[in-house]
Amino acid sequence: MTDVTSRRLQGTGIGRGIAVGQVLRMPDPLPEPDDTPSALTPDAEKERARASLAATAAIIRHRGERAGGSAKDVLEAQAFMAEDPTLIDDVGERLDSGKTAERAVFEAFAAFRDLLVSMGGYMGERATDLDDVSQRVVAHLRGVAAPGVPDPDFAFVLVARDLAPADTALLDLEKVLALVTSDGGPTSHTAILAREKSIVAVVGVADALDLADGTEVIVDASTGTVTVSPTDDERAQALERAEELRSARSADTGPGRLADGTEVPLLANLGSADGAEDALAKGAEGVGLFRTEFLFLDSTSAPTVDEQKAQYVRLLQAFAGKKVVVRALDAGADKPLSFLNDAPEENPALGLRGLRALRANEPILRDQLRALAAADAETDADVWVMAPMVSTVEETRYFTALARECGLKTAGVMVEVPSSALLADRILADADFASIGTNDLTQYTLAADRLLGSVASFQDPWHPAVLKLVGEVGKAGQQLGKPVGICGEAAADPLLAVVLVGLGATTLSMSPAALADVRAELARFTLDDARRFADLALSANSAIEARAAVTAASIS
Ligand SMILES: C=C(OP(=O)(O)O)C(=O)O
Ligand SMILES: [Mg+2]
Repeated sequence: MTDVTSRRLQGTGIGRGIAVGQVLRMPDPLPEPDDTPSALTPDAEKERARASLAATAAIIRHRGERAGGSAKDVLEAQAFMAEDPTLIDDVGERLDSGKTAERAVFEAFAAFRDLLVSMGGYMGERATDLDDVSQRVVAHLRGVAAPGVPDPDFAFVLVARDLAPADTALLDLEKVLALVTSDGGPTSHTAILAREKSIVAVVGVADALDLADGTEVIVDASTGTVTVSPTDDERAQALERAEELRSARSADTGPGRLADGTEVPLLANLGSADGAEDALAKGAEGVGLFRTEFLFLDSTSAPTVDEQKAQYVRLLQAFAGKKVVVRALDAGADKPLSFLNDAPEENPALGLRGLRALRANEPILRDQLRALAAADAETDADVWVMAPMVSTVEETRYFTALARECGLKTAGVMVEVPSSALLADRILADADFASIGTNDLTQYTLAADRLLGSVASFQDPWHPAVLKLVGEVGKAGQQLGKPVGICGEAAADPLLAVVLVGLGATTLSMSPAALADVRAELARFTLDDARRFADLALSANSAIEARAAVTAASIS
């Protein structure tokens, strides 16, 4: 039996899914252990350290056995770290000098970590694993929950402040029924990865961290609500809706087109070739945004040409005969790549990111373009390449010339900064195509950090100012006969997708999970309808008014 009344928390839903389950909170990272002398003898501390290192190795190994596949190898390697004799000796020496086990483990792992980082390459990339093991041993010593995504034996709703991209990428989708975060807006990378992996998610829920472990919740992305301690009726309805959604999704997978037959190819946003099969099964007609930086988020040194080529070949082979738009590495702000931009910046979203960071490291950009051209030469997909965060005509010329020099035929730019949208006619005179990144375009138009929960309400691509800029690019594309795609999350909002077509978008790219809903919505309206909706949205005063006006028109 459950309560007769439930409580609702409001956030921003990602997609339209719904899930029911019990909450598990992601523990916060542990603070650095104090360096105060131990009250125990070194031998007693050695025994504590030995027991926690052994227990941590056993827990990690057990997780690996349960996970199987490539995760098993990764976790086995982590278990070995907790058993490494050199490390254990180092811990022992620090204990002999009177430190606590917590501090000695922390220091010994940190010293080993620094050594690995200085070695660079593959070894350097293991530094994060070492940090994880260190935190787990210290947590065991303190008798508190280990940091990172919890890994219980049952399915749960993960509640966190926010997730690092690597945490989201490694989520076990069998276990994580839904994701609720207190921070992050609808276009944060947590949201994007949640969409990509079809995880039911509600982000920016202010009180999320007050939810206690074990509380039952309904997470409804279509309304952006988290219902705490649902009634029996609420639970039954939610489970029924979840079932309906599952069956609707497996229905139509044909090409995207409006009711009058106007073709609007529906493409996939992908972060690795692993998602290719699923995207094709969901009817993706190609790839509209391949986020190459997602392949190398954990790398401490730039990937080699061969390493990159192998990844690109995998993707291009999967999409033989289809269009694949590959974005050059987009580093900075929400996607730090230490090998491209390591400098601390006061305002990273306005700093050396996107094409700016690539240009400051031109050899890395050249390697990437060469790797892509080599992969293109060996495969049969129609490869397009584009630069992220382009803000001037001069940058457009720089990138398209370099891409062509490296052997790529079709080179374009992302329009994510208002300056590029306003000068779209000049940008498109040089670029073969434009792809509008509505996530960043919204962030920069409304001056609202896309990662900040407190300004998430500004981060709404329905805002008429954002749509006006999209319309500028659409007009320039039509005049010059150049394609204009949309690859931000706006394309995954079914009704907004219709508006974007009305504003001149020729293709829409989104996480594969959103394809079915967008395809169904496009089929309900003609191009004239779409243009009428676009006019309605443009003449509104706010995002809320624009959405309401178009919603009303779409059901009348
Ligand atoms: C597609 C976009 O790029 P990303 O979300 O990867 O910054 C965008 O900004 O809309
Ligand atoms: Mg962007």
